[in-house]
Amino acid sequence: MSRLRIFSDSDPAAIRFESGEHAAIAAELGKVGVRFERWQANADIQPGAAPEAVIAAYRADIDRLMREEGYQTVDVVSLNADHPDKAALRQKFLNEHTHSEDEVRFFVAGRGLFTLHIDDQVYEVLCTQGDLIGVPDSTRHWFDMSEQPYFVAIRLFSNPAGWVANFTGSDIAAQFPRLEA
Ligand SMILES: CSCCC(=O)/C(O)=C/O
Ligand SMILES: [Fe+2]
Ligand code: NI
Repeated sequence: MSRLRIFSDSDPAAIRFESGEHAAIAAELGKVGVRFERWQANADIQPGAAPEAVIAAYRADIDRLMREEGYQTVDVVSLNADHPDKAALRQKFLNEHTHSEDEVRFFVAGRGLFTLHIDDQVYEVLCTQGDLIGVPDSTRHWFDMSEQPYFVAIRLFSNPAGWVANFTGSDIAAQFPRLEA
């Protein structure tokens, strides 16, 4: 089940809002310009599937977003707990960073925890199969896949160079919950 929890950035112990209901999550995230949609994830795709097959299964939705929002390129991140570089890959996304473009991710399978730092609030978004999240450019955030990752995500980029992160140097991510295995 997807879930949103909202904290103050100075008090990780106090949950100000919590919901597992998709409409409520989308409404709350919409207030701060974050897109949260449910797509049909009908294709039976598991980590390790060929990226071309993943993209082909969601071609119509991908084309719609590219047309509407001007995204230029698409790739697929696919990981399970057998991946030999899982610890390094987890670490890559764990510290607070921004991108100069929107972060648009669709979870074809599995789950991952996006945490967004917007003004003085922290939005922890557990994304699960069928969720599309669209985070505006320059939003501070981090991502946890847990010690035992299991997900397939389609990523859309406006920058043809793909994933480029600007790390803020803050240690805030270490103060907030990680994704349990
Ligand atoms: C769920 S896709 C992998 C994470 C990612 O692309 C990113 O930018 C995290 O901040
Ligand atoms: Fe990101
Ligand atoms: Ni990022």
